[in-house]
Amino acid sequence: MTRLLSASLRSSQPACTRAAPAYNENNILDILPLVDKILRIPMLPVVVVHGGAGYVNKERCEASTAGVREAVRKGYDILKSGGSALDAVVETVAIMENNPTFNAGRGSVLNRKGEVEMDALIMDGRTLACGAVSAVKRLANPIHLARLVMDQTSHVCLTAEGASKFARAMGIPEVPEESLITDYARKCWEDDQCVDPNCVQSQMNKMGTVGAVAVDVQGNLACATSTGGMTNKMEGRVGDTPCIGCGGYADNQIGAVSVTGLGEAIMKVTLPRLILFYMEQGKSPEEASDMALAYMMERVSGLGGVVVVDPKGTWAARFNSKYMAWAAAHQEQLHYGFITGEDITEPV
Ligand SMILES: NC(=O)C[C@H](N)C(=O)O
Repeated sequence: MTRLLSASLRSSQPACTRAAPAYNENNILDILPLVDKILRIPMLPVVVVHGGAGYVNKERCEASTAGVREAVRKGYDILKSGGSALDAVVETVAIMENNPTFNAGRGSVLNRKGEVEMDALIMDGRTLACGAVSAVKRLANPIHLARLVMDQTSHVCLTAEGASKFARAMGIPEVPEESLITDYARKCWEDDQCVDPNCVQSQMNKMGTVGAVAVDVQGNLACATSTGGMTNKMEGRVGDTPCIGCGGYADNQIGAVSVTGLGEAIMKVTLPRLILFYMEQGKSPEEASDMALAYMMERVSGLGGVVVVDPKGTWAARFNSKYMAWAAAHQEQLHYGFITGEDITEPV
């Protein structure tokens, strides 16, 4: 990031120098908005996505990495053509919900009864409007329902049967339960004997929550997160994802965050809000994420991962789990990674 910023500062200098008339205080004031424009515009828009923190085998690693890259490209296209951060995060998350590799929408993990119950959240950093759904069944895209809760009701979260009734009223079709269940999710459910929620085998069965954060060209921020939760969760269990400040948070004045990992640990430390608190204290998205993840590990032994962006477009994708598929698009570059420290770059 720093390298890119200084590159953009360097490349913008000749244009400034050419445009600048002889030095005097008034002229400097005249060109300040121009300098501001030149320095800031290249940083926006930005979109960063994750495909869940945890542990998966090699084939799923490749599929997850391909999935986050496909999703982030779509989000970047929306933003580049002037679309809002809200539209970008909803569509990137919907793409990952439709991808059976991830634990969201089709591909969701199964609860103790062998059923799919999904949670989703969206938040608008401009107005702090938010919408969420929890324990919803038979929906292809819970994130679309979360958006409708935000846009069409005076509430923040609808759950279970009430959420389904609202979906029907909004004309969202139900899909057969079986269409959401993959062979992989069923096998993980059958195999899930592990008692320690942080052990590698347990992580392996529970990876794949999806999320996105974005800043659009207007400088508006948004976040979205969607999940099937944790394999073998109790019926009616609500995790971090649909809880504002736990599954994500967006505030134009500070930043936007979407998280993944052990929901019960994330909720105890309100991970996204903790990250934004550190950013308010002057930490960068990367520093704030690392501090908050370390705190979650120290206090409640929690593993997880986050994607974060600030209003200037500085972004981070950080995790303390073994793996997290993530991708970011900004300044026509696509970054992605899966293991700690990995940052592969290609043109968008
Ligand atoms: N894999 C995940 O991110 C699970 C999600 N945070 C939950 O606990 O429901």
